[in-house]
Amino acid sequence: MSGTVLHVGGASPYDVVIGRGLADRLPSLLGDGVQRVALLHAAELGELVQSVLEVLRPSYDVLALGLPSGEQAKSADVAFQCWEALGEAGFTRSDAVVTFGGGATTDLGGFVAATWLRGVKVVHVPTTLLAMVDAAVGGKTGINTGAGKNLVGSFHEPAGVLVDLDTLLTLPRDELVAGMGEVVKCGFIADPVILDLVEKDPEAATDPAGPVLPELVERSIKVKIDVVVADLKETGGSDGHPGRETLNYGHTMAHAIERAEGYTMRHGEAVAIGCCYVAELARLEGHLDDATAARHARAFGAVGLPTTYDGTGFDELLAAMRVDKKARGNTLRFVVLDDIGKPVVLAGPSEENLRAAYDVMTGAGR
Ligand SMILES: NC(=O)c1ccc[n+]([C@@H]2O[C@H](COP(=O)([O-])OP(=O)(O)OC[C@H]3O[C@@H](n4cnc5c(N)ncnc54)[C@H](O)[C@@H]3O)[C@@H](O)[C@H]2O)c1
Ligand SMILES: O=C(O)C(=O)C[C@@H](O)[C@H](O)[C@H](O)COP(=O)(O)O
Ligand SMILES: [Zn+2]
Repeated sequence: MSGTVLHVGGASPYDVVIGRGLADRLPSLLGDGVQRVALLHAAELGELVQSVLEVLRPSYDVLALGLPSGEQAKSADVAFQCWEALGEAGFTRSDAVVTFGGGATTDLGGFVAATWLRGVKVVHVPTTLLAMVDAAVGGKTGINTGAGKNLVGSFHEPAGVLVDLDTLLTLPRDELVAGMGEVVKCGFIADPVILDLVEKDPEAATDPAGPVLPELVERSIKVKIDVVVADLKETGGSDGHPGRETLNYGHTMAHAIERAEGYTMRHGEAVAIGCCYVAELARLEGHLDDATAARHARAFGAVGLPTTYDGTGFDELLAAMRVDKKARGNTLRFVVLDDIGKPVVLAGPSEENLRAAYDVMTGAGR
């Protein structure tokens, strides 16, 4: 059988299958007993979706639902429309959802699967780099509310994940680069080989037809699997390790920026900026050495990701960071690094340092 299989252990184990031209593997990931499949796909992927429909239609009654583009899919309205469609089609607990698209599609589709009849089977088929290395694995699902990003959601693990690297061949370059935001994040939190590969040859690292990107995808998924297996529901690690919150590295500021930008900035771009921000904060708070903090802008910048941002005032971003899920009451909590691969929680940093790191982020501070 073609493809690499990474196993995700735990109470609801599943496989992540990685390779090229894998659509025909979908039925085996769906497993036995499924009669109806709701295919929730990014509407704009009309042609790519055909290959999945061709595999599904001979074996299942398929309800194909096209979702709005990108972040617009992650709303209560869209979830409601999906629930209504499942109801009309008589979806039962033995039926299943398949998602096909980027992280916005897998987040919304995962949420619909988690909530329909209090939870039905879902298989994710991620078609962006970001969704392959991050959103489709680990069971976090979510939609946005007026107050912020991913504030409503659940943990609902997929029955399988199908990473068909061929789908990256049609992905616009900016979207591929955005996905590198989460890849480089994985380098800093756990796997320095990722950083070496990206810095050595950024062109090769972002070539969807070459051999380096598949290695980066596999390494990043392994980082994610290791973290979620140890702490699926983000209750915390042992011995002071942040547990699943580690994967939130850079996200406190990233989500604040995304909200301030009305979700028009790509998530992976915001993550790159957010990681540079929190590296500077960690340096100011005495956690991270100068060289490793400076390496952040080099590594993210190497593949063309933004590393600075001056579009929103400090007070607005600080207010948005206060509704981050890692916050506890009035105390802001960040994941910072003591070194590459050594994440710790920083609780209640001084406002002086929060602001000084903001000044560096805007380009005004150094
Ligand atoms: N649940 C998690 O653990 C998790 C992890 C990381 C990110 N996320 C979420 O993922 C979302 C970002 O995901 P994203 O970066 O994939 O963005 P996205 O889902 O918005 O997709 C980006 C764009 O690419 C298009 N597209 C997708 N695949 C394509 C292909 N193969 N060819 C051509 N176009 C294609 C989409 O239709 C969309 O317009 C955010 O909402 C973020 O919060 C969730
Ligand atoms: O899987 C996780 O856990 C992550 O934190 C991965 C992040 O890259 C992802 O963006 C996630 O959706 C953010 O989580 P949130 O809990 O802050 O919404
Ligand atoms: Zn993310």
